[in-house]
Amino acid sequence: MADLSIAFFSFLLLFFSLSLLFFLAFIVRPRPVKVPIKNRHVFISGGSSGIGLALAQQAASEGAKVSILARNTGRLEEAKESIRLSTGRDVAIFSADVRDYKAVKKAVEEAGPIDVLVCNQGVFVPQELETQDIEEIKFMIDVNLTGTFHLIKAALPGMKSRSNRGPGSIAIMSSQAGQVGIYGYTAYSASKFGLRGLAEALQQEVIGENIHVSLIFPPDTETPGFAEENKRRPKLTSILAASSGSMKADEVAKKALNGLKSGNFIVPCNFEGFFLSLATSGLSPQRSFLMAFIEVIAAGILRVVGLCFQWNWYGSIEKFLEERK
Ligand SMILES: NC(=O)C1=CN([C@@H]2O[C@H](COP(=O)(O)OP(=O)(O)OC[C@H]3O[C@@H](n4cnc5c(N)ncnc54)[C@H](OP(=O)(O)O)[C@@H]3O)[C@@H](O)[C@H]2O)C=CC1
Ligand SMILES: CCCCCCCCCCCCCCCC(=O)[C@@H](N)CO
Repeated sequence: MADLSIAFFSFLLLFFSLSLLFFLAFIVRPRPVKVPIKNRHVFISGGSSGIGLALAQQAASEGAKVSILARNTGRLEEAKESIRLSTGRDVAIFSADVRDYKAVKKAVEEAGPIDVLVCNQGVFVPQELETQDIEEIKFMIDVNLTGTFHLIKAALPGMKSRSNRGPGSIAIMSSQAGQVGIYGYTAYSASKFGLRGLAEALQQEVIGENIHVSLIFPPDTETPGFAEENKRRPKLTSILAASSGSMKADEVAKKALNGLKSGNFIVPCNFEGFFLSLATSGLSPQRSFLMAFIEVIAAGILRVVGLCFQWNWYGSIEKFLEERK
């Protein structure tokens, strides 16, 4: 009798899982896609340092025609030289501030039609909102969010008229602080959460042009920018951010490149990031029916895990405030 009901229960479970899998395979949109980069034009903003430089290096070594954009000409030249030394390939460099739409447009037009646009530039000056200057808040929103609007708007006409018509990609560098709000990151998190809204809406607008959007979510990453950030990061910000391990720029670049080549909308970078992405999948598009299946099955329990993280974080905040008294 017991054997029979176990068999019956297993059958039901299997039947339920398979039906769900088939259903999801049928409905997931947009459809899976591969975005090749060999011999294609990859344009990377913030490509002179950290994650962007590592991305430029890896894309060049995979045979892409790479352009990089940043403000400082000296660092652009240095990046060009280091990529030439490590890959034997030449990258085109463009000096512009992403906050200046005209300058961005000029650079993008000079660079020629883009197949893969990587909006990676970003600034991060963590501080509690109450004491942070309004100028610094605007600085983060302008560079991280408005700057990304400028890049995409400048690049879209050229991307639409691509002669070969292969799949194109717009990859946007967010942060795990763009999936969950973290102490000390009010402006930074807001700029990065903003990118998600931009990306979700944009994907619907450009799917008809065979352009595919990816959003990349790195944890703390060892870069020149991060070294600067660490000089002034509030202690609590560091404590909470340590919930996710830190990575090297090369590792993040590899994840980012693989993610955009696979056409994934959400691109986590480490183990914690994978679960964070599942827990915050929301109404984002999902091309993989297997990932969609995991999202559905894991949703309830991950909400519990997420609440445990909040419990732990609020505990740290309480303890910190207690000690400061
Ligand atoms: N490092 C980390 O811990 C994490 C980083 N990220 C994100 O990854 C991205 C890259 O970060 P990371 O490599 O650490 O940063 P870096 O500070 O090392 O490099 C930033 C790059 O962006 C360029 N840049 C900055 N401001 C502008 C601007 N106004 N116009 C044009 N280019 C600009 C810089 O060049 P120049 O100054 O010459 O203009 C540089 O090339 C950012 O979007 C960041 O938010 C996400 C999660 C973690
Ligand atoms: C349910 C499962 C949860 C899994 C764990 C969640 C861990 C969240 C940690 C968030 C860390 C944010 C780091 C931002 C780094 C960054 O962007 C700055 N260095 C500036 O560049």
